[in-house]
Amino acid sequence: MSDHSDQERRSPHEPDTLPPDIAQRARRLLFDLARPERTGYLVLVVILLLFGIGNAIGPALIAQAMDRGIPAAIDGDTTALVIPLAAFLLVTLATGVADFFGTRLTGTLAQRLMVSLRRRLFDHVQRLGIAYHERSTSGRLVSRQTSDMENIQVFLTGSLQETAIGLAAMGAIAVTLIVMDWRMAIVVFLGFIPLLWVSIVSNRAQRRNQRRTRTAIAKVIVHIVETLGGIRAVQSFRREDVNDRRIVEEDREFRNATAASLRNTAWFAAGTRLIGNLSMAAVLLVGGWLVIGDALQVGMLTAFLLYVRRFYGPLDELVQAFTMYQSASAALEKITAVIDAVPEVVEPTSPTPLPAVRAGGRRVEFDDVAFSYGDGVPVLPRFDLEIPAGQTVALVGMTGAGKSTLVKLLTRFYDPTAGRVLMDGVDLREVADDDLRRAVVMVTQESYQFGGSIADNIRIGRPGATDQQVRDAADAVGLTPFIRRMPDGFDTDVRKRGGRLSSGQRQLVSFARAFLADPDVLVLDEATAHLDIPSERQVQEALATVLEGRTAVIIAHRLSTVEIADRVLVMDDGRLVEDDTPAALIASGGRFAKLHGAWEESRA
Ligand SMILES: Nc1ncnc2c1ncn2[C@@H]1O[C@H](COP(=O)(O)OP(=O)(O)OP(=O)(O)O)[C@@H](O)[C@H]1O
Repeated sequence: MSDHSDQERRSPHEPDTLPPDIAQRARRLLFDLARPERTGYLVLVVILLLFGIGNAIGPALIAQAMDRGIPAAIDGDTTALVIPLAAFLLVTLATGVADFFGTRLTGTLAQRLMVSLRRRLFDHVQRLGIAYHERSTSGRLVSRQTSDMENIQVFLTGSLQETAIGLAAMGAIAVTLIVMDWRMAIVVFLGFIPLLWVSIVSNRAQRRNQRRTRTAIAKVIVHIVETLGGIRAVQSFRREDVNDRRIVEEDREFRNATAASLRNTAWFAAGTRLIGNLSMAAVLLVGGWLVIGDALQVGMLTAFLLYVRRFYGPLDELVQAFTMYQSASAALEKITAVIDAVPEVVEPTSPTPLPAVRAGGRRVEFDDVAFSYGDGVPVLPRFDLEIPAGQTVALVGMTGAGKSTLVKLLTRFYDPTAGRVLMDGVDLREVADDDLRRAVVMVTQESYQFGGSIADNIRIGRPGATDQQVRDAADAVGLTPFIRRMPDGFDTDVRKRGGRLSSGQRQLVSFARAFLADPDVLVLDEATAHLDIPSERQVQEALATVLEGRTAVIIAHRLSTVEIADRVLVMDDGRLVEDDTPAALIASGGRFAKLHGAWEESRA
């Protein structure tokens, strides 16, 4: 457990550094994902064994046909020739069938493994705490789910079957060689020593190369995702050329890493082929010598030559598969690091139910709370705060004062470093996630719109809501007149990021969503965008409707919002420096009064 949180703390800050035991963790993950399909894997092993045996029997039958069948046939007895030949045909046919079913089954198992891995990763990424997402770039997570996934897919569906079949054939042939003639077997296996050496050296280098390649391509993807995500800023500040130069750099690193990997593959391929051919020559030399000395028959020598071919033959494919395997395992390691990360905010195992809500929302308390982000710098020094049920509190203060941090504790995106946040007396750490999400809803600044219709976007507030309830919510916040003017009314597609909606309309959709969700506590990070006067009035009216009958904390950027609050909290450098009704604070002539004065002036 502490192991896991270590991992989460480490990975976002040093995203390219993986823990030393990552290879074992990746293997454990793979076994875990494969477990439900164990019968399939067992059948596959049997098929592969049959395939291997088929491969091993073939040359032995040929030896028999040559050494016994042909001399017997010359003497007039063809049976000794026909039987091994018929058996050879049968074995070839059976091997073909095993090959077919093996390939199909490997493909199916690989696809299922991919689907479970993808699902596990996506599910996990969604559930990882806001803390993780705030530290990790989304590009990196996109790269885990695209290019890394693809690498695993390429290996599993393309090369795994070659590898399995190749290894099965090699294993069965090795056993047969020993049984048939141990002297010749030793000659064949001698080639194994340099082969093992080449494999180990190349494996180490390739592992490094592939990790480097995965990191390099992740950087390219991060850059692309960032550029597209901030395309408006990119174009406004003419960042195109800078971005071009950066991507050229990143591509160069990717190219160098790939080139190193290719060099290694070439070296490994040439080495293994050379060893295969030398083994063939050695078998011919020793075998020929034994044949001359009458210690071996020509048929057996032919069989041995065929075995060497069949033994070293799959190596070509294994070399290819080996590179893909290295690439896939580097990708799997990166994915494992994400899947192994444990959210810092954990759901309680035996949650405390919240008491029944009274009309007017819930009481919120910050009891001796202090908070710092992972870096340990205190953002909120110890403080106490009580918000009675039904109160609307406006949080104001300079940028960086800690307003968003305070509401992140209330929504339990983070847990306080010290003290407790309570809702109707229950520590938020004791509340089940579902109860908490039902009780507290946060409307964010960006008023994020998902793909789909306007109705879909409102319904996010309460997924089971009827069309009538969705329409009522839109009515309540004054959104209906806008929707009527849209081409398909409630069914209008909001397109990417609400491209068809103005910022004011997006806020109203968010309000409708919150209205439909009907939380006990509403947290609102008000958009800073300046709205024109009619829109501002509209948003203000909608806000008043949404706030009714619940507790609310609003990060207020607009004077009009502060005016409808029951209470204003002024924050400065993480501290609550003023706390009273708007009127009292204006009268006291403190910070808020100054801020208010400046607002008034800007409106004049
Ligand atoms: N995820 C984070 N990790 C580390 N530090 C953070 C993180 N988020 C905010 N901070 C720091 O915490 C302090 C308070 O930030 P916060 O976002 O709460 O301020 P704010 O009052 O909401 O500002 P604004 O009005 O500009 O949104 C700032 O110094 C900020 O740099």
